Amino acid sequence: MTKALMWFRYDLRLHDNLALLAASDFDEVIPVFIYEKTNSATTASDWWLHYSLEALAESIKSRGGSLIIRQGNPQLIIEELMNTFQIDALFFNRSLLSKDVLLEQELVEKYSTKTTYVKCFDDRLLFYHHKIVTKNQTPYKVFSSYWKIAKLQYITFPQNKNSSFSKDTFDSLALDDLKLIDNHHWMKKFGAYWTPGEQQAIQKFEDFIEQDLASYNKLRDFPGKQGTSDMSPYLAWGNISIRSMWYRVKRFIDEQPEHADAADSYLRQLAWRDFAYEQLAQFPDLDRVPVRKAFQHYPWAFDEDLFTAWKTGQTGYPLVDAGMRELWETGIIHNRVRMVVASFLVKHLRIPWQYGYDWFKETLVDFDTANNAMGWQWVTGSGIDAAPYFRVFNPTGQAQKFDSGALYIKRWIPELKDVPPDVIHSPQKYVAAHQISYPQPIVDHATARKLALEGFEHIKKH
Ligand SMILES: Cc1cc2nc3c(=O)[nH]c(=O)nc-3n(C[C@H](O)[C@H](O)[C@H](O)COP(=O)(O)OP(=O)(O)OC[C@H]3O[C@@H](n4cnc5c(N)ncnc54)[C@H](O)[C@@H]3O)c2cc1C
Repeated sequence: MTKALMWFRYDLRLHDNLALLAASDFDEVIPVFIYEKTNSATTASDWWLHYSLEALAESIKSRGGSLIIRQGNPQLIIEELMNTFQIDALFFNRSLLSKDVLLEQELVEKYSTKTTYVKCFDDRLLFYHHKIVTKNQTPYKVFSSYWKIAKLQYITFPQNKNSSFSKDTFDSLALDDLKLIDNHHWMKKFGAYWTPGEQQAIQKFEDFIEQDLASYNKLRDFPGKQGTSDMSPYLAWGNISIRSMWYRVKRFIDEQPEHADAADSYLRQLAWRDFAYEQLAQFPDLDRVPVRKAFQHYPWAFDEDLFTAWKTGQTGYPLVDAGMRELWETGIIHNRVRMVVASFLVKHLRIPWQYGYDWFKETLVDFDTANNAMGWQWVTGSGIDAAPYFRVFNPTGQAQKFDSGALYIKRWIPELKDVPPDVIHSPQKYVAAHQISYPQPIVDHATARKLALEGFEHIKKH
């Protein structure tokens, strides 16, 4: 009887999971999830993790097994499990996070012996990590050039196999012991908007393909419309296989070639995620340190009150406030609005982007180290393939362009619901005259823009 230990990480699903497929060649698969954090406050992403684990444990149970849940140092816990249950092989998918590289190498070295076998896989992305490089073997710095090559790569076709989960009972924590959710906490509202887990991910993606993919390229920038897939939190914890998404979109193109442009633009967006992980591999402190070092000298001007106004959606700029309130209520912000709120924080308020990164890390259900870090560095202008530093999004102009009917603004700022369309994007005079309880702008756009640009002039000297 051969036994394999399957270590679940950011791949909380049974379908098309490369490590699990390999483990399934063994007579018995023992599944384990190890929660590493021991003392920090719970985040929106933890909420997602809780329900993803619940769903995964249920799926494993329905196949006769039981998911072992542990908390602490993965190396020690794996060692204990390998020894206690006399396991023959260890399988896991790479996390691709800088902090895990050494641990993964050490596990491979330790368990590649005469009696045990270990294998880890690149399962998290579409393209093999580090394989898409320039002619000089250096990583691409510009996404469009990266995508030109990336889209020609072969992507492993999704595969499924039934695993024989071990029927033994193991010592395990109860899911609630991890304290990933807090009943009195703001995250309690998320259940009204989301159902995490593998089955929901597959169904939601299928609905998107059938209902919205054909108009993706036309609607994806309009936050008041249902134009995007909302798959990001499912991808963050691997509730769905990225390869199965890719091949489902390809099938859609075969079946409905008239919508190939829309579908291609969706595949291109998926590849941004790969590009973010390539950047993280190249710059392991992407989440803390600007890639363009000159940005370390930017004259930031942190102000606690302005930061609080931004976090709570009280800046007096309706599109910014709608975005920040959507985040607090649902754990997500539409991509177009993410760019606008992020730009507002770093350029209008001159608050360092790392504060924004940390706030998103705490409040986003789709928090993803690489995507979040790349997003903030892109907006700031400090990243590799970043928005030019002199592009200061005008939050009023962005609202007029992308939420002209103010559907999104009115959804998240109920106090503005009766403001007439001709003034809703600059409502300051109207709200003052009608005594509507909505703040006046906390900074003047023209002045803030001028100060932001002066700050960028300053860093040019470095
Ligand atoms: C400041 C900032 C912070 C961000 N933080 C995160 C984060 O923590 N987690 C996260 O998943 N995304 C992040 N993004 C990227 C993007 O906003 C989200 O991926 C997108 O809004 C998710 O919605 P969706 O699934 O409906 O996207 P869709 O438009 O349906 O796209 C499908 C998938 O493609 C990927 N994708 C799309 N756009 C991007 C992008 N610009 N960068 C990387 N991947 C992309 C995502 O996996 C997404 O789920 C951030 C963007 C910015 C500007």
